[in-house]
Amino acid sequence: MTSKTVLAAPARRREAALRLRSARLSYGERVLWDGLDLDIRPGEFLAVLGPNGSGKTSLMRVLLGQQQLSSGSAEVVGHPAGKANHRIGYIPQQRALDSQLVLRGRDLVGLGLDGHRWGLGLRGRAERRRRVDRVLAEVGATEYADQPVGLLSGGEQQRLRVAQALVGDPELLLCDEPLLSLDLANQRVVSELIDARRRSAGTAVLFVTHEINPVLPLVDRVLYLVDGRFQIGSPDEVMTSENLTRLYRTPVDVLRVRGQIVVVGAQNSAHHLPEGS
Ligand SMILES: Nc1ncnc2c1ncn2[C@@H]1O[C@H](COP(=O)(O)OP(=O)(O)OP(=O)(O)O)[C@@H](O)[C@H]1O
Repeated sequence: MTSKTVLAAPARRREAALRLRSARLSYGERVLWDGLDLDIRPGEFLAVLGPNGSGKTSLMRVLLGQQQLSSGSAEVVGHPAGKANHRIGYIPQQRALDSQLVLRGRDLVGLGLDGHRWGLGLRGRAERRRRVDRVLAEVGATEYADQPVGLLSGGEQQRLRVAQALVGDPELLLCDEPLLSLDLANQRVVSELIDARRRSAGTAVLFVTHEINPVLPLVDRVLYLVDGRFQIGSPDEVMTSENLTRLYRTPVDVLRVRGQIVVVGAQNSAHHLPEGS
């Protein structure tokens, strides 16, 4: 038997980027989710799917400490939710910025460093600039970084939002439908930027989306929320006719067509139809 020298892997963080235990969120009588146990490990890509109103954005608000759980616990990198927001990067939904907005691209990105300790003094300013320049290059936005953001295209603006979320070197990236209203080429650019960072830096990604196909090759696990019920697992485990029929409580067919997942019938879920229909 030959003996091989096994080189020690570089020290990696073992701590979960996010940990939910028995988490419940309800508004009055309405339970969005209950008994939710979830760990996201460093570098993992979790897609959060579900119809309108199923509690996807509320989950992000819980992690940011903007919404209290009804019961259970939520931690971000070992701290109670809300106490580690400087370790979270947040990419909001794609919305066109006001065309009158004179803020430059690099200033928008710099806002992502607010609350970080190197914000003050001459050395702090140099460090901020170095970090902003580095992330602008990473997302390919250097060229237009000094232009007013209001004049940039939707795809260019979204690259800057990604840069803003990444500039503080977050351990958890929260993405709220970041591909919405982007064309296919820009959807690809933005998802590849996110993927590159999680591979190079072990950033965990929680990605809320209505449409899994643009990110399907990147997804490790899916959290599928429907009307108070949920399931967690790999896309192959969760995205089946049987599972979605159970979650939606109405017949749903999941088809695989040319590597894409097509869900038929979910839009007619009990949640959206009047009683008895
Ligand atoms: N503070 C609140 N008080 C009462 N109800 C709320 C509150 N915040 C959200 N809701 C309700 O909870 C439900 C879930 O909202 P949430 O925004 O989390 O859903 P979502 O899955 O992100 O939906 P969408 O896909 O439409 O963005 C909605 O019906 C919403 O009206």
